[in-house]
Amino acid sequence: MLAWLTARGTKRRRWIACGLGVGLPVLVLLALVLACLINAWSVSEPDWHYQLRPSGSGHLINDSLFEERLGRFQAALRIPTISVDARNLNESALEEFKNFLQTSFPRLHGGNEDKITCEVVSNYSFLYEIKGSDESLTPYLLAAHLDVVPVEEDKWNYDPFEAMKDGEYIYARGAFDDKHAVMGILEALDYFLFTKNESVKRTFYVGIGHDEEVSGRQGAAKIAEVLHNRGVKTMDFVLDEGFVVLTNALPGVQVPVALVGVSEKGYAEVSVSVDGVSGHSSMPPKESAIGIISKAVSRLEAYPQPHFFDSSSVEYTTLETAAPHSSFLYKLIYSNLWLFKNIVSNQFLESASTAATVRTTTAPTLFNAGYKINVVPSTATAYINHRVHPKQTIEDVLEYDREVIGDSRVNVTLNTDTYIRPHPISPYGPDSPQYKLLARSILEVFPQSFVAPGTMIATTDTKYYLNFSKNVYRFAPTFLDIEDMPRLHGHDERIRVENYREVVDFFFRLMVNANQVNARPLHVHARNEL
Ligand SMILES: CCCCCCCC/C=C\CCCCCCCC(=O)NCC(=O)O
Ligand SMILES: [Zn+2]
Ligand SMILES: [Zn+2]
Repeated sequence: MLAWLTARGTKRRRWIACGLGVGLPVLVLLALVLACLINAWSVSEPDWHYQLRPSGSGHLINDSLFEERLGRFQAALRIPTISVDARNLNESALEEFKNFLQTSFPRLHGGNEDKITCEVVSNYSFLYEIKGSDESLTPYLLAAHLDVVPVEEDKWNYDPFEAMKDGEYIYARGAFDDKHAVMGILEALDYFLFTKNESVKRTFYVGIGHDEEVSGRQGAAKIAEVLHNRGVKTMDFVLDEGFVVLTNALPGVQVPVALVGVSEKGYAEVSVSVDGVSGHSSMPPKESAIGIISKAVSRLEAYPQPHFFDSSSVEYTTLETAAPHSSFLYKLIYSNLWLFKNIVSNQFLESASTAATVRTTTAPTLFNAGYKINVVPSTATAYINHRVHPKQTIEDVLEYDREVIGDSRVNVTLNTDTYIRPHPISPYGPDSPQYKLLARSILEVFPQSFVAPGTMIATTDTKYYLNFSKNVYRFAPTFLDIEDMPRLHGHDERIRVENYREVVDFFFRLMVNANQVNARPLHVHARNEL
């Protein structure tokens, strides 16, 4: 054929050859564009997700006690349960918080042992057991933590422990992370057991840790031990803090996405240090220990760890799930990730929050060097906090660090005591009843959102509960606009007042739904019934 076309011949043959040379690639390109457009036009919310959407809306707890609940929440926020490090907790605040919970929810803390028991663990953490009537059903666990990170008080526009309500928001340390969950779960539990008088079939547990922000070793780790010693070996699912209902987080998506953490990045503390020469600051060496480590840290920031985004990444599914809820341009991109994955990956690297989902992050957080202005110190150490992407081993990460630093004088050392490997991926999608239960409860309270899986970028207490279940989820029913991200662990942390109502509703719905064993899901309707 080729010989026929290229052989010297008639003008017509040359035209055909030329036409095929140009025309074929154009045809292929047109077919490709058409295929992408068809994918984008035909993308729609999967039936299983659609069917979980409620047919009605409105708040689910319709009693007149919201103001009272809000007052209790504010009272909880006023107690400064700050964790600085594992040996520096605010014990008097923790004691106060313990008394506060016991007096705020008397029905949960005694006198109703036929329904609920509460054990105080390691002095300040709480483990509640709500006994179900059907012992054949696997229990589940709801987790939260009552400690908060410290504040830079002078940087706040509001007193971080006053819990000021400005009409729309409540401002306080812990409003978002994580006292809304502590109080929301207990409010829902009290309502579920004593106002609605629900008869509990499936046993469940509530574990509230008091030191999550500094490792969780006294709180959640001990709660897990108590459960284990009681003979609890398996949980149907575990739900702890994590991702949230996000707005403006995914490019091209205007609809809020309720992101459920189905896995969690690893956690590594790495020291970068040098042992050099000390001396008089009037005759400094060419390269001081401080200079060497500064250069090393600067290179680690300039050459970040590699990024990963392909069809085996959870984030790939996040975006495929987002496709039906996107603008047309992004429908085109998210429904054709096989073609656009590199563009998407590069776009993700542009913002700190999305970049954190596709790579191991490198955060220099502490720097120790020097002790006197006219002494050149012989040592300097910087501490790097890595959050390890599931596609990398810690060995890969350290090797990359050493290569980037490229200086044999610099020691890169992992703190093996605190290292936590990335968590396994919990099932998600239509084949997971536990994920669907969660999705259904989310959609009942946030019907305007869609539910998608993600890899949690920060750590949670779930690391201590992994042995209990393969269904471990990290989700808090709070709204967060991407612009508000710096408020987490930052200044002017806040939660919308109406959102707190949704928090209580969500935990109540979850308790109701998890109790409907083998029942048909509520409100299921076929697409064409609407
Ligand atoms: C493809 C997905 C894009 C997602 C963009 C990421 C948005 C991040 C949203 C919410 C994060 C909320 C984290 C709050 C939990 C913090 C837990 C914590 O502080 N743990 C301690 C620690 O990690 O040090
Ligand atoms: Zn937290
Ligand atoms: Zn936190």
